[in-house]
Amino acid sequence: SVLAARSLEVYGPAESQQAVFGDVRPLLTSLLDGYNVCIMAYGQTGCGKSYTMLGPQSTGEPVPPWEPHSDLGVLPRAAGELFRLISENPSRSLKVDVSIVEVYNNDIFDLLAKDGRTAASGPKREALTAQEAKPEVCLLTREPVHSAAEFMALAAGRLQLRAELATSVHANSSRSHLIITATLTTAPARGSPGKWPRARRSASGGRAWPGALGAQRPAEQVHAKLQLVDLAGSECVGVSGVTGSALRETSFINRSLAALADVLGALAERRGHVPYRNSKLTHFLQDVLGGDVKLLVILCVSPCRKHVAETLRCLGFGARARQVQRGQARGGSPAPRKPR
Ligand SMILES: Nc1ncnc2c1ncn2[C@@H]1O[C@H](COP(=O)(O)OP(=O)(O)OP(=O)(O)O)[C@@H](O)[C@H]1O
Repeated sequence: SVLAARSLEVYGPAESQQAVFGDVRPLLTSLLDGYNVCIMAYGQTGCGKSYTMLGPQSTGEPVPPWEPHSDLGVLPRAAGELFRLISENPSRSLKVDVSIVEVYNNDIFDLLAKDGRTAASGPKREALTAQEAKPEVCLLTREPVHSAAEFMALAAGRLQLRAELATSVHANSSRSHLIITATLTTAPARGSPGKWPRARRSASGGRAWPGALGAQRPAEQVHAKLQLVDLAGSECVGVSGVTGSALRETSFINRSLAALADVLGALAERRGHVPYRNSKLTHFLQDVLGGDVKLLVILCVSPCRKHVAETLRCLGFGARARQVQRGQARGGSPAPRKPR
């Protein structure tokens, strides 16, 4: 079941990143309480999704999040809040593992498994749910991090691998969906049998665990997952002026966003069949969207009149996401975990 935020906040162009994070912060407390949390940014290309989620793409020294004018995005602030909350209660011994995945042209790429190569040249991954994960099929790298600084250093290095392109709407347009997952685990229960006793090393030196997002490391208990999703921008081909392989990318992006809207629509209407498998993006998100999750959707829209059609489409997506209510999701989803 998706426990969707029913409240609606609207932020103007002059609003600070700190104010936006004010809406996100309570979800970190929920995460520590054992809820899965998914925060996704959706909207037209060039409208500020990556800025909101990650912060500006500047090379200068970032202003720390506690400064009121800091322009750091949701990711570094969430990482800081996560480790602050963990440090408040050390007796729980929560550990944090991070995975970073890019969905590009309907293929899944593990950004932590690469050695400095660009998107689409690295190893592909299969989207497997917790129920169907098989050790021989999928290895998704999960790196342990012990502080917000470690989390950010890992992310900053790997996000440079993300596929980008200059379009006539946006000079650094992301051509992929980015999904950063922080998995919180608790120490193994005494005497619990390990199905996969030893972690394998990935190409980047990180640990590679069988299965996708939902696959649990053997003897450890997954407490909750935080998923930060920076979706590729929805795009009107006539406006962005893309052709050739970029046009192909755009078509994959628009199709996967339509599939995501369909999944939210099916969840909202509590349909018997939720079409997770219509795209790799939705299949990959199935474990979280199909389970107990607190979902926050950030819609980024343009104030320009010429983009009004995209803006309305974006608001339509948000309206659909808001209709997803607390309750049992049926059909094709894994057994929901009880929130603790
Ligand atoms: N609130 C803001 N304040 C200042 N600059 C912003 C803000 N939002 C976005 N920008 C700037 O606008 C540009 C486009 O933003 P961004 O890259 O976040 O768009 P996007 O929606 O992720 O685009 P795409 O989907 O094409 O990747 C960037 O240069 C970014 O720094």
